[in-house]
Amino acid sequence: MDDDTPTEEVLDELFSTIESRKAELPEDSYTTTLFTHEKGENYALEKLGEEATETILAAKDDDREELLYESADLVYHLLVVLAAHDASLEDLREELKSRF
Ligand SMILES: N=c1c2ncn([C@@H]3O[C@H](COP(=O)(O)OP(=O)(O)OP(=O)(O)O)[C@@H](O)[C@H]3O)c2ncn1[C@@H]1O[C@H](COP(=O)(O)O)[C@@H](O)[C@H]1O
Repeated sequence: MDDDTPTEEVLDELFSTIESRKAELPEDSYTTTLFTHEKGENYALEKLGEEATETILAAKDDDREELLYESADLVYHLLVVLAAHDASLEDLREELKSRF
């Protein structure tokens, strides 16, 4: 990911990186470990659940800094799970838009 990426493009850039990791499975990539773990998809799903719990605890503690940190972890792991199921960020946007 490029440091110069405008903040409004960060989610697209992140999702594009995740899709590239899924296609190429480079070594030394945390994302690759989520796609290839010996526990299968359960590993990524467990991480998603852990990050959700940590996000909830940060909100309960009214710890804004921790809430933002854990929310970023949560969104990243959610995007990995969406990519694993061939769902795109655009699919998510369309689902959200359909609720307007
Ligand atoms: N956004 C993320 C991202 N968010 C979280 N993580 C990883 O998710 C893991 C979270 O696990 P844990 O919660 O156990 O770790 P923790 O947050 O240190 O500890 P806690 O206090 O939360 O328990 C850590 O290893 C983080 O590094 C991420 N790993 C990668 N990315 C992005 O994905 C890109 C590709 O990364 P690689 O696949 O590693 O090249 C990177 O450039 C980043 O942009």
